[in-house]
Amino acid sequence: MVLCPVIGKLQHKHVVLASASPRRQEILSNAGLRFEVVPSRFKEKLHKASFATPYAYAVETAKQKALEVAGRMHQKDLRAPDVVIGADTIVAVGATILEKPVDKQDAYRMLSRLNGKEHSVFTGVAIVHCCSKDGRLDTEVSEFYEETTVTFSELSEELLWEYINSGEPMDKAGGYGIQALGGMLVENVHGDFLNVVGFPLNHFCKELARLYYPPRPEGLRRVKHDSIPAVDTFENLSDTEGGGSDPGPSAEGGRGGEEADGDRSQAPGALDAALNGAESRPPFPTGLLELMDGFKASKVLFTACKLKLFDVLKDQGPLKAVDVARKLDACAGGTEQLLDVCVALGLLEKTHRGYSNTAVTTLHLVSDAEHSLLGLAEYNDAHVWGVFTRLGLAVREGAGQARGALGVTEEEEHLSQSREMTLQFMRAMHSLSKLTAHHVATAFDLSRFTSACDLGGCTGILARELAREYPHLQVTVFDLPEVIELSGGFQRGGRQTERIRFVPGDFFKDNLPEADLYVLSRILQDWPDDRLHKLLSRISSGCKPGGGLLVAEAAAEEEEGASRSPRLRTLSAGQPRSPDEHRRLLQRHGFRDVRVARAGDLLRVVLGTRAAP
Ligand SMILES: Cc1cn([C@H]2C[C@H](O)[C@@H](COP(=O)(O)OP(=O)(O)OP(=O)(O)O)O2)c(=O)[nH]c1=O
Repeated sequence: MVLCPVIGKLQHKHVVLASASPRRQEILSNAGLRFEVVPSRFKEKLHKASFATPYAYAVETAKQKALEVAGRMHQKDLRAPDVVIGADTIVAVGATILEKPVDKQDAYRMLSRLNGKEHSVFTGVAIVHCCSKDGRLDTEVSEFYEETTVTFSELSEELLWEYINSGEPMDKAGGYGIQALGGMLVENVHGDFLNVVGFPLNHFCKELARLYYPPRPEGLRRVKHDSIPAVDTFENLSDTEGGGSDPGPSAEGGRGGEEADGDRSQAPGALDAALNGAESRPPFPTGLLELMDGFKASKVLFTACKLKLFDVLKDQGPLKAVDVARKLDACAGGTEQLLDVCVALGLLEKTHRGYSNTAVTTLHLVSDAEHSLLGLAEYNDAHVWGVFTRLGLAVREGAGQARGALGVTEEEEHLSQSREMTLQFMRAMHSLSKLTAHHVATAFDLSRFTSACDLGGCTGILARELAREYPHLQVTVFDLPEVIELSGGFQRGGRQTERIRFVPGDFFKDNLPEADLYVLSRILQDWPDDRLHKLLSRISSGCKPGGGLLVAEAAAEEEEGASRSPRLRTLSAGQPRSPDEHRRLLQRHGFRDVRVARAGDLLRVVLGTRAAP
């Protein structure tokens, strides 16, 4: 399934599920995996006492089930499938392992042991990569286990027998099926519900991510920028689960690692080559493929934002997919798919109770969150998305033509004058400024200034931060009349402080308000050179000697710690300037003692002092 990149890693492989369990088949096919079912003939007869822990037993049984199928298929066709998946679920009460009951009495014995108590359900999983070489079968085993704790209510004899007589316990570990009638026996579940049903899907996906996401070459680092959010989920998964560096099957870093075998010394990549039987084959282009899918991830994010999915989950989550669909007034199937992709992208969490927001989502994608980036998402979806569809044209016509190609079209120019578009733009700037304003305001000590004017100050976020940091500073927000008119809607509880005033005007035409310090935050880069020099010379003539000019711009990517987003912005705006270029620019307009500092991940701040003319 294209929408689920980790499962998609198995898309073009011949995958075999070595299990007769209908539950496992259902879980995996629901996750979009395509596979053949070949039930294992391995008899579950390993000597339990020889295992240090119950889960070690489950892992070994899972491995033997998968290896039996791989061996049998290879023997039959002299060809093995690419991947064989084996699993074994057991119930453990302390050190005692309960498998499937052999008869009703056995089921009664098991259920009585579980009655009114907590127990663990372990599923061991083995992912066996196979390769036929010179008629010989080579295998690499990756294995792990998942534990879920389940508590039974106090149940009467009568109820237990009624349950046993239903026939349900017989093909299930511990003698119950939590997903059906057995659910009535259960008071509490802690951990992955699907693990109890027979397959820990979440851990399986993490294991796949660990196996299939090697570090990408330097030149293909993930791109992070404002308009196409990075798909961090799978990087995170691989990072956290195993350092993200080893596509091989070592279980180190994951639970059950101590049970893993196989040659751990095998170098990353060597495994792939061996498995593919082609040492000369190039490394798998994971980074490239992720880039190709990047736009899909962005669109998923934008769509979820537009549907207000994160607001619904914030107020009412965790929710099941059907309930989310009802609240969004959307189709249940489509909603579930969207929810699952959001889980894969790290935007949501999924447990047996349903879907809920992650910490980052709660902080940044909920409408009323202090640091909500919803406005930015909305603007990127409604405007920047369309702009980037004209990238080819922009490249052909050259950067100078960017206003027509990667900039605004006539239709958009017209639209941009609309109130809705202005509001959309303001919401985006408001979102972003909330992230950056504090860094800009504190990059230098500005306490020597008594008045500041934020040119193009939009909704006044930076002004508010300046006023907060410098108790004696009077701040003017200067922006186009249509922006100032709408800015009131962004002020929570009035205009925050009496030291801030909003003045309408055009900084290319109107007199600039008087101030000791002029501020240009994320303004210069949007203008072609002639306009930029015009603006700077207007500021320079308005600025008294000793006054200051503070410029905040996107930091160039080459700088240590800088975000990569400015590099992408160059396609729709100018090239980010280096610190030296900034210095020269301010000096050219009569500012001296130009100092440069970093302001957070995104911006660089430059402060110059107006020299006497
Ligand atoms: C505890 C519990 C187990 N089970 C099932 C999952 C497994 O199918 C079964 C445990 O037996 P397993 O031996 O793990 O699996 P299986 O015999 O069904 O299939 P195969 O050996 O071919 O892989 O118990 C439930 O369906 N619900 C439950 O609540």
